[in-house]
Amino acid sequence: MARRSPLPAGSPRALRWLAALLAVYLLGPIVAFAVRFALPGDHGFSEPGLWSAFATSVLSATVATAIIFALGVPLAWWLAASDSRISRIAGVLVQLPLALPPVMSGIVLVYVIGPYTPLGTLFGDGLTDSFAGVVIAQTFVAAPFLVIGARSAFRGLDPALDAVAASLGHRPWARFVRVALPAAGDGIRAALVLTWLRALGEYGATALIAYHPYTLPVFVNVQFQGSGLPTTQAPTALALGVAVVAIAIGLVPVRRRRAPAPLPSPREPDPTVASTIGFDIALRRGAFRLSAATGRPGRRIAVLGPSGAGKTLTLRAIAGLVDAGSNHVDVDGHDVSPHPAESRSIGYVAQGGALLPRRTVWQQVTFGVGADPAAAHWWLETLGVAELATRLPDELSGGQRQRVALAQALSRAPSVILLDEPFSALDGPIRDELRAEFRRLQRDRGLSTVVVTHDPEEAAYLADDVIVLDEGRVLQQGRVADVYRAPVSPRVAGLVGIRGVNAGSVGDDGILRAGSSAIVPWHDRGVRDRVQWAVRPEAVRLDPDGHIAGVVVDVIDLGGARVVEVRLDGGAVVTTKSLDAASVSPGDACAVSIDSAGISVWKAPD
Ligand SMILES: Nc1ncnc2c1ncn2[C@@H]1O[C@H](COP(=O)(O)OP(=O)(O)OP(=O)(O)O)[C@@H](O)[C@H]1O
Repeated sequence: MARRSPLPAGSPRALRWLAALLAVYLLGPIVAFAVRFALPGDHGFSEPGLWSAFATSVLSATVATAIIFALGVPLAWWLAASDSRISRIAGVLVQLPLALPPVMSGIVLVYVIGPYTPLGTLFGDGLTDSFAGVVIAQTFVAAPFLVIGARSAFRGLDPALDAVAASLGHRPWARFVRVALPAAGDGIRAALVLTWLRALGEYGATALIAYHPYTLPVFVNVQFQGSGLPTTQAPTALALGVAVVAIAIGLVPVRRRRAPAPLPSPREPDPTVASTIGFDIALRRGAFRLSAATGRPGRRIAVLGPSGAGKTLTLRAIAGLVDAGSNHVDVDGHDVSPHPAESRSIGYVAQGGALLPRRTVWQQVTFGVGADPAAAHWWLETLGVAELATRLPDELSGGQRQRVALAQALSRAPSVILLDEPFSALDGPIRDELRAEFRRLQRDRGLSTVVVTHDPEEAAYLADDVIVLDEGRVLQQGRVADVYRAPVSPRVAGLVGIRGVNAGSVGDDGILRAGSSAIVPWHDRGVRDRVQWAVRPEAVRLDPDGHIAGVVVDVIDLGGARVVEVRLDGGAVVTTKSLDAASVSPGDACAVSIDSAGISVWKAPD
């Protein structure tokens, strides 16, 4: 399959010329050498010491690369994962050997392993002028290539992968080996090739601390000084050949698909009795403070709020994926807070359905610790994705990914499942279909869920209780119907989907007025004087006998229903949505009636 470039096809002509110039500059000398090498003559292949220098270089570079891999990958992981001051300083320091001319790297190494140093004496001066010295020099000079490359590869990983793997029961070491390493594999492999080549070509530091045994670069220098250019052709050709092979090995694509294993017969898992979940979270992230709690434990909870409200942080804290702050989580009356994410039995479906790269759908759904393969197959079938079992994540649509992520979490039969904006990336019809399917699963399978969303309709669809969150604080919580019916503030009203807050007043006669319009009687609700109010579209009706006069501002025809925006006498704007809205046009005079049951009134801010 042809690789698609993220860049536009047509690039400016000047860029192409500049690119060509550098390419010619880089390739020119190699071509010139190849032409000279192709001519007949003595290239120096029979020079004594050539093959032993070649063997020393290949072997020492391989040993150095193995050492760098074993120590450098954990270092790169730490540098990528930690945000501490120490790790930032360390991140700069490990690059120093790159900046230092190699011969000076040799000089600083002499102070550690040279004769008369404690280490040098301990090893009987065997760390210089020896194979060990060659490896030490190469390791020092080449290590930054691996550390910097691997650190970038780790930093590029989706943090949700680690979170999902933890919620699937994998401990930190298993997550590092089974998730982070393979996911960063391409970047690490490329960095390893560079590292090996850098070690192979190392001259300055080696010449200073380990002139013997000869490596290929030292041998070339000796040949050049002793017998001139011609006999340096053989070692140069060897080094070039090896470099080409190493780069080619680095480019060979890793086999991405495993042969599909025969799937076990699907077996329906026993339906569970929905667990209850309650939480009380308080934490800080930079300048952001989060405080979110359930009033009482529930079985189907929605956390509703705008972008940046702290919804994802809340979910991650419930799952045990956030280590700071106080975090009390209670499942079925048991406090699970002391347990790490991997032993909380809380499933986590990340935003966008984070799936493990390079693993087939079947490998995804059986990845959880203790996942039941027969149940996994049943979930794949139930969610309509069983025929995709051999596909890889990048061969799935958004809806399919979401279903697979759900099947992955469900195959472990967790007590509670947390879903972060589960359907937000999907378009209308698929979102509606999946939402309906998920609601059916909640009902039929007794699933306990905490769903994060910014869509009030979705919250109502998938939850009995809602927590309305904004800027890290709970604005209101309770039964969905209660919160939606009586939002405690205009802000909550906006978040639960009630649009258009108007200014008004409630006089001693108990009538809610907006300018010159008397809206509805508002006797006994405890609000007086200056107020703010809003009304749900369902409670507003275009009604020739209505007592509130206004002018049509806008008409939106939705095919079936029509949304009509009306400016009432006195300036308040209300919206009506109904199937039978009379045929009206913007600018028409009209009359409306309003059902007080659909009105919310709040004291105006001072
Ligand atoms: N590691 C962090 N350091 C500093 N601030 C953070 C960190 N993680 C999150 N935040 C901040 O915490 C706030 C809440 O983030 P969170 O991801 O929970 O929002 P959200 O409600 O899920 O938003 P969205 O709907 O856009 O996903 C944001 O203002 C974010 O910038």
